[in-house]
Amino acid sequence: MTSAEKILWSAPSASRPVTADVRVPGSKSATNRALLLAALADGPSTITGGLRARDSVLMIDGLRELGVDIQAGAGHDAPEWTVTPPEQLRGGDTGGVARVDVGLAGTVMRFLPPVAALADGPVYFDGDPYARSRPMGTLIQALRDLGVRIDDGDRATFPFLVEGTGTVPGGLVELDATASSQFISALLLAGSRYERGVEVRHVGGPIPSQPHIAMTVEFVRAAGGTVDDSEPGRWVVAPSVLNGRTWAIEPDLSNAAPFLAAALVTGGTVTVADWPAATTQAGDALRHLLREMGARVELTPAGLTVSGGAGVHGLEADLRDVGELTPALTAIAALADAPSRFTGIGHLRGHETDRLAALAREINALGGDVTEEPDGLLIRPQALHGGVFATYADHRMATAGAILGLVVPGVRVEDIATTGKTLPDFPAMWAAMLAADDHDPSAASARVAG
Ligand SMILES: O=C(O)C1=C[C@@H](OP(=O)(O)O)[C@@H](O)[C@H](O)C1
Ligand SMILES: C=C(OP(=O)(O)O)C(=O)O
Repeated sequence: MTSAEKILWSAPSASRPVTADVRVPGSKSATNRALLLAALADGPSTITGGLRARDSVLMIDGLRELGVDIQAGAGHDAPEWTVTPPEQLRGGDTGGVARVDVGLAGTVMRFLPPVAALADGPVYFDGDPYARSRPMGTLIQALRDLGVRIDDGDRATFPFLVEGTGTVPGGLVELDATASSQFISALLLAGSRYERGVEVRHVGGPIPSQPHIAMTVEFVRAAGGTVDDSEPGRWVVAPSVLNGRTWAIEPDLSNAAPFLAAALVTGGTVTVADWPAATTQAGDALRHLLREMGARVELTPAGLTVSGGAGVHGLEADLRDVGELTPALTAIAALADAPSRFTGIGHLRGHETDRLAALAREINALGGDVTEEPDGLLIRPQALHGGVFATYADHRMATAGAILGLVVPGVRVEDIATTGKTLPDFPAMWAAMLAADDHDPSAASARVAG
Protein backbone atom coordinates (compact mmCIF):
# COMPACT_ATOMS: atom_id res chain seq x y z
CA MET A 1 0.00 0.00 0.00
CA THR A 2 1.37 3.44 -0.93
CA SER A 3 1.40 6.35 1.48
CA ALA A 4 -1.36 8.09 -0.55
CA GLU A 5 -3.68 5.15 0.02
CA LYS A 6 -3.06 5.20 3.75
CA ILE A 7 -4.07 8.85 4.13
CA LEU A 8 -7.59 9.02 5.51
CA TRP A 9 -9.87 11.99 4.84
CA SER A 10 -12.45 12.59 7.55
CA ALA A 11 -15.59 13.10 5.53
CA PRO A 12 -17.29 16.19 6.96
CA SER A 13 -20.78 15.70 8.29
CA ALA A 14 -23.44 18.28 7.52
CA SER A 15 -24.43 20.22 10.60
CA ARG A 16 -27.61 21.38 8.84
CA PRO A 17 -29.31 20.94 5.47
CA VAL A 18 -26.80 21.77 2.75
CA THR A 19 -27.72 24.93 0.84
CA ALA A 20 -25.33 25.96 -1.90
CA ASP A 21 -24.80 26.96 -5.50
CA VAL A 22 -22.18 24.77 -7.10
CA ARG A 23 -20.24 25.09 -10.31
CA VAL A 24 -18.72 21.82 -11.49
CA PRO A 25 -15.82 21.65 -13.97
CA GLY A 26 -16.17 20.59 -17.59
CA SER A 27 -17.25 17.14 -18.70
CA LYS A 28 -14.47 14.57 -18.84
CA SER A 29 -16.16 12.73 -21.71
CA ALA A 30 -16.72 15.89 -23.75
CA THR A 31 -13.26 17.35 -23.05
CA ASN A 32 -11.42 14.22 -24.16
CA ARG A 33 -13.55 13.82 -27.29
CA ALA A 34 -12.97 17.48 -28.23
CA LEU A 35 -9.21 17.20 -27.66
CA LEU A 36 -9.01 14.07 -29.80
CA LEU A 37 -11.14 15.38 -32.68
CA ALA A 38 -9.16 18.64 -32.61
CA ALA A 39 -5.97 16.58 -32.95
CA LEU A 40 -7.37 14.84 -36.04
CA ALA A 41 -8.68 18.02 -37.70
CA ASP A 42 -7.28 19.91 -40.68
CA GLY A 43 -6.59 23.10 -38.71
CA PRO A 44 -6.46 24.61 -35.22
CA SER A 45 -9.29 24.33 -32.70
CA THR A 46 -10.10 26.10 -29.47
CA ILE A 47 -11.59 24.31 -26.48
CA THR A 48 -13.26 26.38 -23.78
CA GLY A 49 -14.59 25.31 -20.39
CA GLY A 50 -12.79 21.96 -20.60
CA LEU A 51 -11.85 19.79 -17.66
CA ARG A 52 -8.33 20.05 -16.27
CA ALA A 53 -7.92 16.91 -14.20
CA ARG A 54 -5.86 13.75 -14.40
CA ASP A 55 -7.88 12.13 -17.22
CA SER A 56 -7.71 15.16 -19.51
CA VAL A 57 -4.05 15.83 -18.69
CA LEU A 58 -3.29 12.24 -19.72
CA MET A 59 -5.15 12.84 -22.99
CA ILE A 60 -3.25 16.09 -23.60
CA ASP A 61 0.11 14.50 -22.81
CA GLY A 62 -0.68 11.52 -25.05
CA LEU A 63 -1.65 13.73 -27.98
CA ARG A 64 1.44 15.90 -27.49
CA GLU A 65 3.55 12.75 -27.64
CA LEU A 66 1.99 12.14 -31.07
CA GLY A 67 3.10 15.60 -32.22
CA VAL A 68 -0.05 17.61 -31.52
CA ASP A 69 0.57 21.16 -30.32
CA ILE A 70 -1.66 22.03 -27.35
CA GLN A 71 -1.33 25.44 -25.74
CA ALA A 72 -3.11 26.32 -22.51
CA GLY A 73 -4.87 29.68 -22.43
CA ALA A 74 -6.82 31.07 -19.50
CA GLY A 75 -6.37 30.18 -15.82
CA HIS A 76 -7.19 27.14 -13.75
CA ASP A 77 -10.87 27.93 -13.21
CA ALA A 78 -11.70 28.26 -16.88
CA PRO A 79 -9.35 26.03 -18.84
CA GLU A 80 -8.98 26.90 -22.49
CA TRP A 81 -6.71 25.25 -25.02
CA THR A 82 -5.63 25.91 -28.58
CA VAL A 83 -4.99 22.62 -30.35
CA THR A 84 -2.96 22.57 -33.56
CA PRO A 85 -2.64 19.21 -35.29
CA PRO A 86 0.61 18.29 -37.04
CA GLU A 87 0.82 17.57 -40.77
CA GLN A 88 1.52 13.96 -39.81
CA LEU A 89 0.95 12.31 -36.42
CA ARG A 90 4.29 11.22 -35.03
CA GLY A 91 5.35 7.84 -33.72
CA GLY A 92 8.83 6.89 -32.61
CA ASP A 93 11.58 7.58 -35.11
CA THR A 94 14.34 5.13 -36.05
CA GLY A 95 14.99 2.93 -33.08
CA GLY A 96 12.72 4.95 -30.78
CA VAL A 97 9.12 4.77 -29.71
CA ALA A 98 6.57 7.36 -28.67
CA ARG A 99 5.18 6.57 -25.23
CA VAL A 100 1.63 7.14 -24.00
CA ASP A 101 0.63 6.76 -20.36
CA VAL A 102 -3.10 6.01 -20.16
CA GLY A 103 -3.23 6.11 -16.34
CA LEU A 104 -6.56 4.57 -15.40
CA ALA A 105 -8.53 6.65 -17.90
CA GLY A 106 -10.94 4.62 -20.02
CA THR A 107 -11.23 7.45 -22.53
CA VAL A 108 -7.45 7.55 -22.99
CA MET A 109 -6.80 3.79 -23.00
CA ARG A 110 -9.59 3.16 -25.56
CA PHE A 111 -9.59 6.37 -27.63
CA LEU A 112 -5.85 6.91 -28.25
CA PRO A 113 -4.71 3.56 -29.75
CA PRO A 114 -6.92 4.08 -32.86
CA VAL A 115 -5.29 7.52 -33.26
CA ALA A 116 -1.77 6.16 -32.67
CA ALA A 117 -2.43 3.78 -35.56
CA LEU A 118 -2.33 6.88 -37.81
CA ALA A 119 1.14 7.87 -36.54
CA ASP A 120 4.23 7.33 -38.69
CA GLY A 121 5.99 5.01 -36.24
CA PRO A 122 5.60 2.83 -33.15
CA VAL A 123 3.66 4.04 -30.12
CA TYR A 124 4.01 2.24 -26.79
CA PHE A 125 1.01 2.23 -24.43
CA ASP A 126 1.04 1.53 -20.71
CA GLY A 127 -0.89 2.71 -17.67
CA ASP A 128 -1.55 2.27 -13.98
CA PRO A 129 -1.25 -1.31 -12.71
CA TYR A 130 -5.05 -1.65 -12.57
CA ALA A 131 -5.35 -0.54 -16.22
CA ARG A 132 -4.28 -4.10 -17.07
CA SER A 133 -7.49 -5.39 -15.48
CA ARG A 134 -9.82 -3.21 -17.57
CA PRO A 135 -11.20 -4.76 -20.79
CA MET A 136 -8.94 -3.96 -23.79
CA GLY A 137 -8.73 -7.17 -25.84
CA THR A 138 -11.84 -6.39 -27.90
CA LEU A 139 -10.41 -3.09 -29.06
CA ILE A 140 -6.98 -4.53 -29.82
CA GLN A 141 -8.60 -7.24 -31.96
CA ALA A 142 -10.89 -4.72 -33.70
CA LEU A 143 -7.92 -2.56 -34.65
CA ARG A 144 -6.13 -5.61 -36.04
CA ASP A 145 -9.24 -6.41 -38.08
CA LEU A 146 -9.04 -2.87 -39.50
CA GLY A 147 -5.44 -3.42 -40.63
CA VAL A 148 -3.45 -2.11 -37.64
CA ARG A 149 -0.41 -4.03 -36.34
CA ILE A 150 -0.28 -4.28 -32.57
CA ASP A 151 2.30 -6.17 -30.55
CA ASP A 152 0.75 -7.03 -27.18
CA GLY A 153 2.81 -10.16 -26.46
CA ASP A 154 -0.52 -12.06 -26.59
CA ARG A 155 -1.59 -10.36 -23.35
CA ALA A 156 -4.65 -8.59 -24.81
CA THR A 157 -3.82 -5.74 -22.42
CA PHE A 158 -1.10 -3.27 -21.46
CA PRO A 159 1.67 -2.79 -22.22
CA PHE A 160 1.39 -2.97 -26.01
CA LEU A 161 2.91 -1.37 -29.07
CA VAL A 162 0.81 0.11 -31.86
CA GLU A 163 2.96 -0.07 -34.98
CA GLY A 164 1.78 3.07 -36.75
CA THR A 165 2.46 3.34 -40.48
CA GLY A 166 0.75 6.67 -41.17
CA THR A 167 -2.40 5.17 -42.62
CA VAL A 168 -5.10 2.70 -41.58
CA PRO A 169 -7.10 0.74 -44.19
CA GLY A 170 -10.29 0.67 -42.06
CA GLY A 171 -13.54 -0.88 -43.29
CA LEU A 172 -15.94 -3.30 -41.61
CA VAL A 173 -15.35 -4.62 -38.11
CA GLU A 174 -17.55 -6.74 -35.86
CA LEU A 175 -17.06 -6.54 -32.12
CA ASP A 176 -18.82 -7.25 -28.85
CA ALA A 177 -19.22 -4.01 -26.88
CA THR A 178 -21.10 -5.44 -23.91
CA ALA A 179 -18.06 -4.74 -21.69
CA SER A 180 -17.71 -1.07 -22.68
CA SER A 181 -19.30 1.45 -25.03
CA GLN A 182 -15.84 3.00 -25.33
CA PHE A 183 -14.78 0.31 -27.85
CA ILE A 184 -17.35 1.70 -30.28
CA SER A 185 -16.69 5.37 -29.49
CA ALA A 186 -12.95 4.82 -29.98
CA LEU A 187 -13.38 3.58 -33.56
CA LEU A 188 -15.99 6.18 -34.50
CA LEU A 189 -13.81 9.05 -33.22
CA ALA A 190 -10.81 8.07 -35.39
CA GLY A 191 -12.72 6.41 -38.26
CA SER A 192 -13.09 9.52 -40.44
CA ARG A 193 -9.34 9.44 -40.95
CA TYR A 194 -9.16 5.79 -42.03
CA GLU A 195 -8.85 5.14 -45.78
CA ARG A 196 -12.19 3.37 -46.06
CA GLY A 197 -13.68 4.95 -42.96
CA VAL A 198 -15.09 2.45 -40.51
CA GLU A 199 -18.23 0.37 -40.23
CA VAL A 200 -18.72 -0.98 -36.70
CA ARG A 201 -21.20 -3.77 -36.08
CA HIS A 202 -21.94 -4.81 -32.52
CA VAL A 203 -22.54 -8.54 -31.99
CA GLY A 204 -23.49 -9.46 -28.45
CA GLY A 205 -25.81 -8.51 -25.62
CA PRO A 206 -27.05 -5.04 -24.70
CA ILE A 207 -24.50 -2.22 -25.04
CA PRO A 208 -23.86 -0.16 -21.89
CA SER A 209 -23.58 3.62 -21.69
CA GLN A 210 -25.45 4.35 -24.92
CA PRO A 211 -25.62 8.12 -24.22
CA HIS A 212 -21.83 8.14 -24.48
CA ILE A 213 -22.06 6.67 -27.98
CA ALA A 214 -24.66 9.31 -28.84
CA MET A 215 -22.19 11.94 -27.58
CA THR A 216 -19.50 10.48 -29.84
CA VAL A 217 -21.80 10.61 -32.88
CA GLU A 218 -22.79 14.19 -32.01
CA PHE A 219 -19.14 15.25 -31.67
CA VAL A 220 -17.93 13.55 -34.87
CA ARG A 221 -20.75 15.24 -36.81
CA ALA A 222 -19.95 18.59 -35.15
CA ALA A 223 -16.38 18.20 -36.46
CA GLY A 224 -17.72 17.73 -39.98
CA GLY A 225 -17.60 13.92 -40.06
CA THR A 226 -20.35 11.74 -41.48
CA VAL A 227 -21.89 9.08 -39.26
CA ASP A 228 -24.78 6.81 -40.20
CA ASP A 229 -26.33 5.39 -37.04
CA SER A 230 -29.75 4.69 -38.52
CA GLU A 231 -29.57 0.95 -37.84
CA PRO A 232 -29.39 -0.24 -34.21
CA GLY A 233 -26.05 -1.87 -33.42
CA ARG A 234 -24.33 -0.52 -36.57
CA TRP A 235 -22.38 2.70 -37.14
CA VAL A 236 -20.80 3.79 -40.42
CA VAL A 237 -18.26 6.62 -40.47
CA ALA A 238 -17.33 7.79 -43.97
CA PRO A 239 -13.74 8.76 -44.72
CA SER A 240 -13.58 12.55 -44.51
CA VAL A 241 -11.63 15.57 -43.42
CA LEU A 242 -12.45 16.83 -39.92
CA ASN A 243 -12.63 20.56 -39.29
CA GLY A 244 -10.94 22.66 -36.69
CA ARG A 245 -13.57 24.54 -34.66
CA THR A 246 -14.41 25.96 -31.26
CA TRP A 247 -15.63 23.46 -28.71
CA ALA A 248 -17.53 24.82 -25.69
CA ILE A 249 -17.56 22.11 -23.03
CA GLU A 250 -20.60 21.61 -20.78
CA PRO A 251 -20.20 21.07 -17.02
CA ASP A 252 -19.72 17.42 -16.03
CA LEU A 253 -23.22 16.35 -15.05
CA SER A 254 -22.07 12.99 -13.65
CA ASN A 255 -19.68 14.85 -11.36
CA ALA A 256 -22.63 16.95 -10.23
CA ALA A 257 -24.09 13.79 -8.65
CA PRO A 258 -22.40 13.98 -5.22
CA PHE A 259 -23.29 17.66 -4.82
CA LEU A 260 -26.93 17.11 -5.76
CA ALA A 261 -26.99 14.03 -3.54
CA ALA A 262 -25.89 16.28 -0.65
CA ALA A 263 -29.13 18.24 -1.01
CA LEU A 264 -31.25 15.09 -1.05
CA VAL A 265 -29.65 13.26 1.89
CA THR A 266 -29.47 16.35 4.15
CA GLY A 267 -32.86 17.80 3.20
CA GLY A 268 -31.22 20.91 1.72
CA THR A 269 -31.10 22.62 -1.66
CA VAL A 270 -28.24 22.59 -4.17
CA THR A 271 -28.16 24.31 -7.55
CA VAL A 272 -25.63 23.22 -10.15
CA ALA A 273 -25.03 26.11 -12.52
CA ASP A 274 -25.14 25.99 -16.33
CA TRP A 275 -27.03 22.71 -16.58
CA PRO A 276 -27.70 22.32 -20.31
CA ALA A 277 -31.30 22.31 -21.55
CA ALA A 278 -30.46 19.46 -23.94
CA THR A 279 -27.42 17.20 -23.80
CA THR A 280 -26.11 13.74 -24.60
CA GLN A 281 -24.42 13.50 -21.17
CA ALA A 282 -25.48 10.46 -19.15
CA GLY A 283 -25.59 12.60 -16.00
CA ASP A 284 -28.69 14.38 -17.25
CA ALA A 285 -30.61 11.30 -16.04
CA LEU A 286 -30.06 12.59 -12.49
CA ARG A 287 -33.07 14.83 -13.08
CA HIS A 288 -35.50 11.91 -13.08
CA LEU A 289 -33.50 9.49 -10.91
CA LEU A 290 -33.18 11.92 -7.99
CA ARG A 291 -36.87 12.84 -8.33
CA GLU A 292 -37.76 9.15 -8.06
CA MET A 293 -35.59 8.98 -4.93
CA GLY A 294 -37.59 11.75 -3.27
CA ALA A 295 -36.04 15.03 -4.44
CA ARG A 296 -37.77 18.06 -5.85
CA VAL A 297 -35.97 18.84 -9.10
CA GLU A 298 -36.23 22.03 -11.10
CA LEU A 299 -34.36 23.04 -14.25
CA THR A 300 -34.21 26.82 -14.67
CA PRO A 301 -31.89 29.18 -16.56
CA ALA A 302 -29.85 29.38 -13.30
CA GLY A 303 -29.16 25.66 -13.39
CA LEU A 304 -30.51 22.44 -11.93
CA THR A 305 -31.90 22.82 -8.43
CA VAL A 306 -32.38 19.72 -6.30
CA SER A 307 -34.11 19.93 -2.92
CA GLY A 308 -34.58 17.26 -0.30
CA GLY A 309 -36.73 17.29 2.80
CA ALA A 310 -39.45 14.86 1.80
CA GLY A 311 -37.46 11.74 2.66
CA VAL A 312 -35.05 9.60 0.66
CA HIS A 313 -36.77 6.79 -1.20
CA GLY A 314 -35.59 3.47 -2.53
CA LEU A 315 -35.43 2.96 -6.28
CA GLU A 316 -35.61 0.05 -8.71
CA ALA A 317 -33.79 1.08 -11.86
CA ASP A 318 -31.92 -0.26 -14.86
CA LEU A 319 -28.73 1.82 -14.85
CA ARG A 320 -27.12 0.28 -17.94
CA ASP A 321 -27.18 3.61 -19.80
CA VAL A 322 -25.89 5.61 -16.85
CA GLY A 323 -23.55 3.20 -15.08
CA GLU A 324 -21.15 5.94 -13.98
CA LEU A 325 -23.91 7.30 -11.69
CA THR A 326 -24.06 4.03 -9.74
CA PRO A 327 -21.66 4.85 -6.87
CA ALA A 328 -23.49 8.09 -5.98
CA LEU A 329 -26.94 6.49 -6.34
CA THR A 330 -25.86 3.53 -4.22
CA ALA A 331 -24.67 5.85 -1.45
CA ILE A 332 -28.05 7.61 -1.52
CA ALA A 333 -29.85 4.25 -1.59
CA ALA A 334 -27.97 3.12 1.52
CA LEU A 335 -29.53 6.10 3.33
CA ALA A 336 -33.06 5.60 1.96
CA ASP A 337 -36.30 4.57 3.69
CA ALA A 338 -36.75 1.42 1.57
CA PRO A 339 -34.62 -1.05 -0.41
CA SER A 340 -33.24 -0.31 -3.88
CA ARG A 341 -32.25 -2.61 -6.71
CA PHE A 342 -30.01 -1.46 -9.55
CA THR A 343 -29.71 -3.69 -12.63
CA GLY A 344 -27.97 -3.66 -16.02
CA ILE A 345 -24.56 -2.76 -14.56
CA GLY A 346 -22.49 -5.95 -14.71
CA HIS A 347 -20.01 -4.00 -16.87
CA LEU A 348 -19.09 -1.91 -13.80
CA ARG A 349 -16.87 -4.82 -12.77
CA GLY A 350 -14.52 -3.53 -15.51
CA HIS A 351 -14.50 0.13 -14.43
CA GLU A 352 -11.80 1.81 -12.31
CA THR A 353 -12.28 -1.11 -9.93
CA ASP A 354 -14.95 -3.81 -9.67
CA ARG A 355 -17.48 -1.23 -8.53
CA LEU A 356 -20.17 -3.74 -7.56
CA ALA A 357 -17.81 -5.58 -5.23
CA ALA A 358 -16.26 -2.38 -3.90
CA LEU A 359 -19.57 -0.68 -3.11
CA ALA A 360 -20.93 -3.78 -1.38
CA ARG A 361 -17.76 -4.32 0.63
CA GLU A 362 -17.29 -0.74 1.79
CA ILE A 363 -20.92 0.07 2.62
CA ASN A 364 -21.25 -3.25 4.45
CA ALA A 365 -18.12 -2.39 6.44
CA LEU A 366 -20.08 0.62 7.76
CA GLY A 367 -22.93 -1.66 8.85
CA GLY A 368 -24.85 -1.65 5.57
CA ASP A 369 -26.55 -4.47 3.73
CA VAL A 370 -25.59 -4.39 0.05
CA THR A 371 -25.70 -7.60 -1.96
CA GLU A 372 -23.93 -8.09 -5.27
CA GLU A 373 -26.15 -9.61 -7.95
CA PRO A 374 -24.98 -10.94 -11.31
CA ASP A 375 -25.69 -7.64 -13.07
CA GLY A 376 -26.33 -5.23 -10.25
CA LEU A 377 -26.81 -4.42 -6.58
CA LEU A 378 -29.52 -4.91 -3.97
CA ILE A 379 -29.33 -2.28 -1.25
CA ARG A 380 -31.26 -2.72 2.00
CA PRO A 381 -30.79 0.41 4.12
CA GLN A 382 -29.46 -0.08 7.65
CA ALA A 383 -28.34 2.25 10.42
CA LEU A 384 -24.72 2.95 9.43
CA HIS A 385 -21.73 3.71 11.63
CA GLY A 386 -18.38 5.38 10.98
CA GLY A 387 -15.29 3.61 9.74
CA VAL A 388 -12.75 3.51 6.94
CA PHE A 389 -14.15 3.65 3.41
CA ALA A 390 -11.61 2.22 0.94
CA THR A 391 -11.66 3.63 -2.60
CA TYR A 392 -9.50 1.39 -4.87
CA ALA A 393 -8.19 4.32 -6.99
CA ASP A 394 -11.80 5.02 -7.98
CA HIS A 395 -12.84 8.68 -7.95
CA ARG A 396 -16.52 7.78 -7.72
CA MET A 397 -15.96 5.45 -4.74
CA ALA A 398 -14.35 8.42 -2.98
CA THR A 399 -17.27 10.76 -3.67
CA ALA A 400 -19.72 8.01 -2.62
CA GLY A 401 -17.88 7.89 0.73
CA ALA A 402 -18.21 11.67 1.01
CA ILE A 403 -22.00 11.45 0.49
CA LEU A 404 -22.32 8.84 3.26
CA GLY A 405 -20.13 10.93 5.54
CA LEU A 406 -22.57 13.84 5.37
CA VAL A 407 -25.05 11.95 7.56
CA VAL A 408 -22.95 9.15 9.08
CA PRO A 409 -20.44 10.55 11.60
CA GLY A 410 -16.92 9.20 11.50
CA VAL A 411 -16.59 8.06 7.87
CA ARG A 412 -12.93 8.25 6.85
CA VAL A 413 -12.32 8.00 3.10
CA GLU A 414 -9.07 6.47 1.95
CA ASP A 415 -7.06 8.31 -0.75
CA ILE A 416 -9.47 11.20 -1.35
CA ALA A 417 -6.88 12.49 -3.86
CA THR A 418 -8.13 9.85 -6.27
CA THR A 419 -11.03 12.24 -7.02
CA GLY A 420 -8.40 14.16 -9.03
CA LYS A 421 -9.09 11.74 -11.90
CA THR A 422 -12.00 13.95 -12.95
CA LEU A 423 -12.28 16.74 -10.35
CA PRO A 424 -9.37 19.15 -9.79
CA ASP A 425 -9.99 19.79 -6.08
CA PHE A 426 -12.92 17.84 -4.72
CA PRO A 427 -12.12 18.30 -0.97
CA ALA A 428 -12.08 22.10 -1.38
CA MET A 429 -15.29 22.07 -3.43
CA TRP A 430 -16.98 19.88 -0.82
CA ALA A 431 -15.78 22.09 2.04
CA ALA A 432 -16.98 25.21 0.23
CA MET A 433 -20.39 23.64 -0.33
CA LEU A 434 -20.68 22.90 3.38
CA ALA A 435 -19.25 26.25 4.43
CA ALA A 436 -21.97 27.92 2.41
CA ASP A 437 -24.47 27.10 5.14
CA ASP A 438 -22.08 26.80 8.13
CA HIS A 439 -20.75 30.34 7.88
CA ASP A 440 -23.90 32.15 6.96
CA PRO A 441 -27.03 30.27 7.93
CA SER A 442 -29.24 33.07 6.63
CA ALA A 443 -27.67 33.00 3.17
CA ALA A 444 -29.73 31.35 0.51
CA SER A 445 -26.64 30.20 -1.30
CA ALA A 446 -22.94 30.54 -1.74
CA ARG A 447 -20.88 30.07 -4.83
CA VAL A 448 -18.52 27.13 -5.08
CA ALA A 449 -15.94 27.50 -7.79
CA GLY A 450 -15.08 24.37 -9.75
O1 LIG B 1 -17.11 7.33 -23.46
C1 LIG B 1 -17.06 7.82 -22.33
O2 LIG B 1 -16.69 9.00 -22.15
C2 LIG B 1 -17.48 7.00 -21.18
C3 LIG B 1 -18.21 5.86 -21.39
C4 LIG B 1 -18.68 5.00 -20.28
O3 LIG B 1 -17.84 3.86 -20.26
P1 LIG B 1 -18.41 2.32 -20.28
O4 LIG B 1 -19.20 2.15 -21.51
O5 LIG B 1 -17.17 1.50 -20.22
O6 LIG B 1 -19.26 2.21 -19.05
C5 LIG B 1 -18.64 5.72 -18.95
O7 LIG B 1 -18.90 4.82 -17.90
C6 LIG B 1 -17.31 6.40 -18.75
O8 LIG B 1 -17.27 7.07 -17.52
C7 LIG B 1 -17.08 7.45 -19.83
C1 LIG C 1 -16.00 4.56 -15.80
C2 LIG C 1 -15.48 5.78 -15.64
O1 LIG C 1 -14.36 6.26 -16.23
P1 LIG C 1 -13.47 5.83 -17.48
O2 LIG C 1 -13.55 6.99 -18.45
O3 LIG C 1 -12.10 5.66 -16.93
O4 LIG C 1 -14.04 4.56 -18.06
C3 LIG C 1 -16.11 6.77 -14.75
O5 LIG C 1 -15.66 7.94 -14.77
O6 LIG C 1 -17.06 6.44 -14.01
